[in-house]
Amino acid sequence: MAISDADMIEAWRKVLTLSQLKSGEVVTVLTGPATHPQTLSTAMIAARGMGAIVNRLDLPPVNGEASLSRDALAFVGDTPLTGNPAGMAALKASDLVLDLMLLLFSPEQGEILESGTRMLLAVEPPEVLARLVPTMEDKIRVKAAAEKLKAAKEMHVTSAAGTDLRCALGEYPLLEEYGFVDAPGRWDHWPSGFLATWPNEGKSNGTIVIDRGDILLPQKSYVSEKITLTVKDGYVTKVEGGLDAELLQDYIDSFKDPEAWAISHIGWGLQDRARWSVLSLYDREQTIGMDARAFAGNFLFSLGPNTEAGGTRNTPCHIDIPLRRCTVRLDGEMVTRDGKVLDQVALAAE
Ligand SMILES: O=c1ccc(O)c[nH]1
Repeated sequence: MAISDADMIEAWRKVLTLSQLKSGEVVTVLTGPATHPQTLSTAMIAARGMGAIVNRLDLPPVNGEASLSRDALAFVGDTPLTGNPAGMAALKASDLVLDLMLLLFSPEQGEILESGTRMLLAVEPPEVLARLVPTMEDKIRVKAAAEKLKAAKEMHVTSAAGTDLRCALGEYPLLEEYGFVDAPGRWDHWPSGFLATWPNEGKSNGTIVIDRGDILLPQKSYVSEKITLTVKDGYVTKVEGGLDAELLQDYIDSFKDPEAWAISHIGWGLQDRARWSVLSLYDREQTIGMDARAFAGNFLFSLGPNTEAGGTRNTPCHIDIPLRRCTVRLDGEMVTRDGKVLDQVALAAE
């Protein structure tokens, strides 16, 4: 269902307020050809209405001839800012960048954040943004779970379907996504509500079963028959299954890049307002599938780059795979059981 400009402006005002936007700060809205016009116009009205100095940096797209998908998350790394000092200068000189284009997993994003600029990614359709406006409770829930993940040395993921994966932890930072950017140099994604980290290099081993109903992104598909991944020393070494498995294998093989098979971020969904079934209601090119990445209780793992975490594995191929009905243990302690979050906030409040 469409959302009114008035309601979208109010949604932006809430998110910009949570992001500590102050009058006189410089906001640059980063756009491309896929930017939704209502998201753009309401962002600029809301920021201006809060007294910000508002710029827009509109950049032509790149990699259209290289990517097999039009999903902005399907082909990452190089962006229109690669080798673009003028664009970089504008964004590094801004207090807040509203990324309506998608810079995720690019070295340029890291460079802009290091300058102290805050960056908020927002590329989902306006009605999805409005439905999943972040709240302080989202932050509290993610931060409570982060306390556990920060201290953990091992993540062990199991499921009745046959997943049994062990990942050593500690080399990489956490990815805390709660939907607003309330500190200098912070990146976040609206909408979100999940927690992740990256396994230590070469230290993921076991089996991952992508069961019927689990989701492949950017394929935007609900798997209809099991895919079994064998994971050895941080890489997927074998893919077994039926048509879904063949499609996944063919897609990743198209990158001709061994790093595309590496385990990337691993974590779990904490957003009670996101739902597993939403992806089935959208045309696949109308959404990047954030309900699927954030629904509470999923085990979200991914394949491909770890530049986001300061790693050196830079591959354009990025696959996000949220699984249902998994049990995630940190050093033996459950944080989800059979796809349900054990409430960290309640535990933390004890
Ligand atoms: O918000 C995001 C989106 C995709 C991803 O792989 C990580 N975080």
